[in-house]
Amino acid sequence: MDTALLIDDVRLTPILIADPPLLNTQGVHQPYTPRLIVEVVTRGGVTGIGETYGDGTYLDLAEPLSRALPGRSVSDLNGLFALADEVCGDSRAADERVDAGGLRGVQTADKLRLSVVSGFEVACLDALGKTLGLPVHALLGGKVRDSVEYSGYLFYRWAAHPEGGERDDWGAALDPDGVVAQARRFARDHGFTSFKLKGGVFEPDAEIAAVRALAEAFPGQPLRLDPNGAWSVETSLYVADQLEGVLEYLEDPASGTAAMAEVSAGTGLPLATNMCVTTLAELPEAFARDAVQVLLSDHHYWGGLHRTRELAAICRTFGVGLSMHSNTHLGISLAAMTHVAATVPNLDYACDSHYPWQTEDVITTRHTFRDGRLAVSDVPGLGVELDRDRLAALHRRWLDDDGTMRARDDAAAMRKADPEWVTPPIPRW
Ligand SMILES: O=C([O-])C(=O)C[C@H](O)[C@@H](O)C(=O)[O-]
Ligand SMILES: [Mg+2]
Repeated sequence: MDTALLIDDVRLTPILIADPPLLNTQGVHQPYTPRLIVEVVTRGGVTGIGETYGDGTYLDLAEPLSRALPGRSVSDLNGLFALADEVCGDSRAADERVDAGGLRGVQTADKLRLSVVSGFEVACLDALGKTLGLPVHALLGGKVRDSVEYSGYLFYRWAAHPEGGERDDWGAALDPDGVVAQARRFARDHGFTSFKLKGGVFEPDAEIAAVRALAEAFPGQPLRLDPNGAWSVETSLYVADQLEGVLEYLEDPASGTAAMAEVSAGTGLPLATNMCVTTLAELPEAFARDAVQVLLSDHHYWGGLHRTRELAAICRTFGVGLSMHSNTHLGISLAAMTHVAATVPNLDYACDSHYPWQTEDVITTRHTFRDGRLAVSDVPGLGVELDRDRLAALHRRWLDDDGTMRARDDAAAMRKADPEWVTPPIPRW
């Protein structure tokens, strides 16, 4: 055992990062959203960094894991999962219910724990790579491509938050013209050639019109629509019929595997999910019922980079397509996403990323998309460095918050504009 690889210290830093007023079926993004930055410090003096969700329910699990980790090796990633099973225990959000964000499907203690462990796994891989002088992709078996394609993630949005928050110059996007203008700016600034529209915000015909406007503005380019399960089976089939041949896939039109299977049986349009299948236990039923043709990986959901590769192998075996989901995240996670995506031969679609919406970061040099792609870093570890001043400033914001922003709640944020707003029942249309 190389003692240089032993973990001496683990630091957890919860932060609040600015988020624009992006709309989804639950409500609107808060002005600030929590993230957790994980640092593992080895006996050899190397610090590895990772990032995951920062809501209190995740912090509750991250804390015991951080206390149990010192003395273990950053190379003992299988042991990390066993340790998490042992020390994390049940969280207060362990019951089966839709989470506060409501966009992730059924929430379980297992899923929460995997999301927490993902941040630690990435930090360990970063430290291991830095110690060995190898990029993270090499620790995953090596890259099969030199750059990874991302799609432009379009949102209906307001020009500004009703209360507080940082201002930006995007303006509102609440109709097809606004959505197309947003896509043009994404294409100009980042070179994206494929686009996903977050739907479930307006009634389905309005969103069909927005997708058609995109198809006209970007002929032949891949498009996706994702209402986060807001539609009934009947509405989903109507939209699928309207957009067959226009979309490359329709993401979570209806909620739950049974409803998705019904939709799937009635359309030739591929269905994708990051809601009804986000854990291995949910795979058999979904595959047996042919409920989804594309699975969205997300290393935060599936428990890290190695588990993402395991998911990819299962998808390959069953002939199911693989794409990548994203939530609000910073540059550490984007680096991790890019490393794992570079190693997966069957990553068949451009990956989602919220990153272009994030104006704040905790790394010293922001990632730059060129022609809609990120170059895969070959420097040891993840290839990103922590900006400690920025980390301290964003942590200070978290400390100063009275608690309202520390757990993401899109419905509560919506009530700032519409006091009567309640989370819409599913199906909404
Ligand atoms: O289904 C998805 O792709 C997401 O839920 C991604 C994000 O969470 C997005 O919907 C959001 O943040 O509003
Ligand atoms: Mg989705």
